Formats: sequence, structure tokens, C-alpha cells
Amino acid sequence: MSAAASSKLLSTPSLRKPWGVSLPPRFASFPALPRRTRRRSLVIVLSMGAKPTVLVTEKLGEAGLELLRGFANVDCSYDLSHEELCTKISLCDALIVRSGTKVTREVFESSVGRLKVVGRAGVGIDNVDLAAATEHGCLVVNAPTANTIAAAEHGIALLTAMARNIAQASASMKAGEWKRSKYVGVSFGEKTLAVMGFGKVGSEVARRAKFLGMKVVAHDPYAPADRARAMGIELVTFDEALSRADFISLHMPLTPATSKIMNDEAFAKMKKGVRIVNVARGGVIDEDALVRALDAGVVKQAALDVFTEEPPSKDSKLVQHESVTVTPHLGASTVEAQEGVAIEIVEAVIGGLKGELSSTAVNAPMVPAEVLSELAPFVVLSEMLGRLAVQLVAGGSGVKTVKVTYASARGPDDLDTRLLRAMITKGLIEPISSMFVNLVNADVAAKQRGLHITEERIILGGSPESPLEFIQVQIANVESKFPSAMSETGEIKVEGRVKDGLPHLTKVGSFEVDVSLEGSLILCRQVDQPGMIGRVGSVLGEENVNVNFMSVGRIAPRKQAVMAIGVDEEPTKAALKKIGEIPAIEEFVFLKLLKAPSNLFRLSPGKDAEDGDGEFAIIVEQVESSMKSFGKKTLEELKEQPMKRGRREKERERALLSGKKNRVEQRSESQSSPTFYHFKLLLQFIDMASDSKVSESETRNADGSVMEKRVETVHYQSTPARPGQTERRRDVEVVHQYHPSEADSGSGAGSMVADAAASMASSIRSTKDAISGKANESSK
Ligand SMILES: NC(=O)C1=CN([C@@H]2O[C@H](COP(=O)(O)OP(=O)(O)OC[C@H]3O[C@@H](n4cnc5c(N)ncnc54)[C@H](O)[C@@H]3O)[C@@H](O)[C@H]2O)C=CC1
Ligand SMILES: O=C(O)C(=O)COP(=O)(O)O
Repeated sequence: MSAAASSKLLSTPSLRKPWGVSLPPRFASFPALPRRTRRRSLVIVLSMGAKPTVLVTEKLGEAGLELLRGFANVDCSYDLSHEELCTKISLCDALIVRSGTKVTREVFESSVGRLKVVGRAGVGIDNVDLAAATEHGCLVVNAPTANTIAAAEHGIALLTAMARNIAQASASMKAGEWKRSKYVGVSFGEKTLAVMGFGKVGSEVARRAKFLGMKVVAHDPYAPADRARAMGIELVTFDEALSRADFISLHMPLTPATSKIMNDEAFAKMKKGVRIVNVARGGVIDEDALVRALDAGVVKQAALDVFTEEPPSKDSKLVQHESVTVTPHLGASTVEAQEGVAIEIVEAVIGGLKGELSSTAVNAPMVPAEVLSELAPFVVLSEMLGRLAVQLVAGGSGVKTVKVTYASARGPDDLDTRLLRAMITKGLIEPISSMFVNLVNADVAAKQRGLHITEERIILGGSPESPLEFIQVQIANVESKFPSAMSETGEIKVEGRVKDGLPHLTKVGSFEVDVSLEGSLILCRQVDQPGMIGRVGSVLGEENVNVNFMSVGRIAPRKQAVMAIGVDEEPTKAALKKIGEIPAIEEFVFLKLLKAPSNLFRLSPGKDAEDGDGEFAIIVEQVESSMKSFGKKTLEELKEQPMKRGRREKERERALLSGKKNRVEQRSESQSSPTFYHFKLLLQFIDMASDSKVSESETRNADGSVMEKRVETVHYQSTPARPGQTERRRDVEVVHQYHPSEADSGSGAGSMVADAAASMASSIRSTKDAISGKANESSK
């Protein structure tokens, strides 16, 4: 197996850039979040060996296409009909469009869940049905900045061309005429320009118009007055802008509120002889009303780059009007802007496919990298709590009223709960439905299922080192399979905290417990008495089920107690029955958490689109260069290399060991230079890969067909934060899991289950061999 091919399978959330945190490029494939490396699980997510497919339906700059080809199979199919687009889309993971492609609800429906990202290579997203995208969990990103200058320059070009009749005079001269008096223009000096929409393009137009000697006013209900003031531009009302302007330039987006905002009524408020430029969207003008205003002389001239229908009909009165200058939507069409837009959109689409949160996401919250990095363990905790809570409901489907409480010592504005709420929603919905929930569609998914989630903040005293102290999820108006999970007030209640970087369940009903949320969980209620741990433990031991954590929460000695047992493997039904039959156990429940905690931003249920190429190469390169720089011949020698630690590393290590880290340290860690710390992570990875074992298992339906297939790696992880210490841990993770709903979704995923699982198992094995082989080779 080639290095490149094997590398695709090394796509672990912890080994690539999780949460969009930026690492130095050399370490792009190393963990950004190994703060608590001890017991941190490494999850390998299958990429099914395939590159994602990206459909590009309109001309895109070559530099962007080149970048895209390095990551995906790129299908450039221009001039597709709507039907052709709907047919093709079911084979595509992402779609890149400009303004000419209508991405309608039908397109999302036709994609049958495969389309994960729509990239709009430009600003206006009025051609994308955002509501449909959101409902389908499809991320929409745009390229909001790269064509600003081009659009502003085109606005100014139209303004000046219009004022001096350039287009008309040029056409006349080419027709053999020489008419100097017919094309007398107007000057800008002392004239007032009203910029409608004082955003990126509008303000650049305003800046340029001032240099032309114009007085500039602007109307924008949402623009900050101080920004306008700083530019010496007066912000005025809509009516005032219309009544004062000699020239009007339109720069607002097309939305239901701005549709046909320039209508008969608006034209009636304008000065007679006003001149209008539109490089925004045709739809902001009522085009019939404009023709009337032109014919009546209210509007003296218009210069239009955009039209309600594009292209407009050949006999459009507006296009043919002698006083109108037209261009075919050329605002963004400069060489520079198109290269910039292409790169901007391709980067956003690749990020989206990798599951990173893009800063240009249109239908998902933008969360700064350092906030994401800090919230990451709470994001996992949130999903786990949602999963636990819903599995405690008897029947499961009647969940309607959920209350989430976030307790924090930080100020109320210092916590973005959208991510956490989305993950709790995911945890609540996914175990009991075939829906796939992500950050994009979480709120919509909750609404569709009639799930009402309320959020409450508790502000605690004390030091706000951590963003959150605990998260509590309560489900009201339901019964529980495990009645002890009910609070005094009659809701199912689970509470969790992050300890040592890992999610812990700390309360069930009114019982305090403390169990790390890894693997799965058995909750038992019994009368507190000696020997209970041993009895349950031995049933599990006989079944070869590894207990990873255990805690007992009791009201008082020898009274009621709840025992929480974390298990790596799922016990058989017989083992669970045996536990239930232990006389002192009064109630118990088995809760499945095994599905690897998902990357919230992963946009697809079953697979992660991955860069892949390069991760393996980077690891090998790191091994090679480290050997060289330390003058070592073998991997073993390299591992023994005593590391000199600087003050920063020592501090970081201390923080790691004490489990304490402040935000500044966490931030600096994610941006830190290649040091001792990274090197140790590299060694840790090699250890993990070379010790890992792979096992496959499957669950079958009654008819013998595969219902669920899993591949698990068991690996040993040393503790790089404690040099010289040999303690090793065993971690088990399900690395891939199919749900029956996917298998019979008809999308072809089901038929790939067996192949995918087998290919991953063999790839992990060969990757392991390849790493040690390559490292040893390089030492020769
Ligand atoms: N002709 C072309 O090739 C291009 C056209 N455009 C169009 O220009 C528009 C503006 O682009 P940017 O400046 O980059 O966007 P932007 O988002 O930076 O600015 C739009 C501004 O319009 C304001 N606005 C919203 N509703 C308004 C209303 N009712 N009245 C007045 N202002 C309102 C917003 O507050 C915002 O400040 C885009 O939406 C797009 O449709 C953009 C680039 C190229
Ligand atoms: O960015 C915008 O909003 C534009 O209107 C540019 O459109 P285009 O990409 O040139 O079709």
C-alpha cells in the first residue's frame, strides 16, 4: 500500500487539525488538543479511501481549481440545465457556484443527503435556498471579500461612463457618426451621491466618489454611524437619501426586505433628473417602475450591471433604453478578483468538507479558533449528556421538553452556547432516529421533532479559568427506565463536568457519581453494602468486558447507592441479565456511548472527507528529520533521546500534569513552535500505531444481512507528559460504525459497509508497518 493511500486512513480528529485550530504548517497533522494526553482517546475515522467530489458549475479561477484538485475529484460542468444539476448532485459532496446557478430546494432534495457544502464564489447568496440548505444540514459558505474592490471599481466605472455617455457615444461613433453636442455629460463636482447599503462595496464606492469631488451620504439601517463618520460620510434615512441625491448607487443585498425597494413610490421621492447605478442585484429595483421613471424624465440615466432575470430578455425595454448603460453582471469580473474569489471559496469549501467551521459560513455560527479549542471537551461532554439522557427515557420518543443548565464563573456573554446546544440536540436525537444532526441543522432538527430546548445560565463565584463548571441536561414530562435518574422535581437529570480534559458524568438524578464518559455505561441502584463492586466486576470480567471507570454515589452509608460503571466493550445480554439478577441490585440500565464522540463540524454521518495525502508523509518526514537532527540511527535510539526542555515546555508540562491550564496557555499551545512537546507527540503516535491491534465485528439482522459493522483499534498510549514514566494505557475506540438506517438508505452506503470495514482494517495494519518500516529504512 502506498504511503499516500495509507495516509488517508490516518485521519484522526486528534491527529489532524481539530476544531479548526491553526497549527504551524509543519505540524499540521499533529494534535492541537493534546493538553490532557493521559487517557485521551485517539479515534480513527474512516474516509472510505475516496476523495470527495466537488462539482463546479461556473467558471472559477485556475489557482482555486488547482488547490481544489489536490483535495477532491473536481467536476467542472458549466452550463448544466437545472435538471442536469439535480441529477449530478447526488454524486457530489460539495458544489461551487457563482451567481448564475440556482441552488434550489430541489437541488438539496436531489442530493439525497450527500451534498455537504455549497460554496458561493462571490458575495450575494440570493441564488442559494438557505432555508433548504440548513434543513438538509448542508453548510453554505461564500467568498465575501475578494471581489469587493472589483465591484466598487465597476460601480465607479458605470457612474463615470453614465455621466459622460461613454457607451452611447462609443456605439454612435462606431456606427459612423460624430455627434459632439448630443453626448454632453455632467460633472461630479458638488453633486451628492447617495450610497444605499454602506457595507464593503458601498463604503469603497463612497471612498472613491469623494476623490471625484462628490458629496457622499449613505443609507444603511445596520451600518455603525462611527464608521461612516470616520470617513466623513453622513448616514441618513432612506427618504432623505433619495431626496438629496443627484446620483444613487445601490449596494444592499437582495433580501425579502430589499426586493423592489426602488419602486414607483421611491422614484417619486427622488430629485427630477437623478442618475442611478446598480451593481447590487437587479431585484432591488422594480424594473418596470424604472422604465416609467426614465420615460417620465424623473430618472435621467441609469447604469445597470445586474438584472432581475439574468440574462434579461433580448427585447427588454430597460436594456434597450437609450438612457441606460448596461453590462452583463461584470462587477466581480476582474482577473484579480476571480483568482482571489476562487482561492477564498476553495479554502472555505475544503474546510467545510474537513469539518472545520469556516469564518465565511453563512448558515452556521462563526466561532473563533481559540474559543473552539477551549470549548472542545465541553462539546464532547454535551453530546454525551444528550445521549445519556435520552437513553434513560422509557420509550425514548416522547422527549419534548429539555432544559439545559450551564454553570460557569464567567460572565453571561462569555459563552457561546450554540455549539453546546447543537451537540446536546445531536445527542438527544441521533440515538432514537435516523437523522444526522450537525451544527448547521441542529436547531431545525429540534424544531422538526417538536423538541423544545430551553437554556439557563448559572453564574458561579470563583475563578473563571474554565469556560464551564458543569452542564446539566433535564428532560421533563417523561418516565425513566432508571427511576433513580429522576430528580426531586420529576425530570430525568444528568450532569457532567470536564475533568482532566475528559467528559465525566457527575450526577444522575440526585445521586453524585463520577465516571469518565468513555465506552459505555452501566448504572445500577442498590442498597449500599460491601462486595457489590466485586460482584458486578466479576460478571463483567468473566465476559472479558474491560471496566474503565467505576464510582459509587450514595445518600448515606448502607442506604441507597448508585453505581456507575464505565465499560470499554458492550456486555452481552446474558451478562447484563446476570448483573440484573444480583439480589441487592434494584434497578439497572445499560447506556451506549460507544459511537465515537463526533466532531460536531463533521458534515456527513458515515464518513469524513479528508485531505489525507500528506499526513502520513508529514509524520515520516518528522521521524526522518528528528533522526537527522539528533544524529540517531534507529527509531529506538531516537525514542531514548533525552529532551531538553525550555521554561515554556516545563511550564506546559506542569500544567498538563496538574490538569490546570489557563486560556492563554491553551492558546499559545495551539500556536506553539515545533518543540519538545510536539516531538513527544510524534513518538506517542508511533507507539500507538505500532502497538495498535485491529478487530472487526458485525451485528446481523434477522435475515442475515449486515446491520452494523465495526472496526475497533486497541492501542497503548504512553504518557508523553511524564518523561521516563512507563505507564501505558489501553484505549478502545469504535473507529467506524454504520447504522441500519444508513445501510438501507439506498444511497449505496450499505453495500460499501463490508468493503469499507475490511479495507480500513488492512490499512491500519499496513500503516503501522509502513511507519516503522519507513522510519527504519531512513535510518539505514
Ligand atoms: N455586480 C457584482 O458582480 C457584485 C455584486 N455584489 C452585490 O453587492 C451586494 C453588497 O456586497 P457587499 O458590500 O460585499 O456586502 P455587505 O454585506 O458588506 O454590505 C451590504 C450592506 O447592505 C446593508 N443593507 C441591508 N439591508 C439594507 C437596506 N434595506 N437598505 C440599505 N442597506 C441595507 C447591510 O447592512 C450591509 O452593510 C451583495 O449582496 C451582492 O448582491 C457584490 C459583489 C459583486
Ligand atoms: O459576488 C457577487 O455577489 C456577485 O454578484 C458576483 O457574481 P459572479 O460571481 O460574477 O456571478
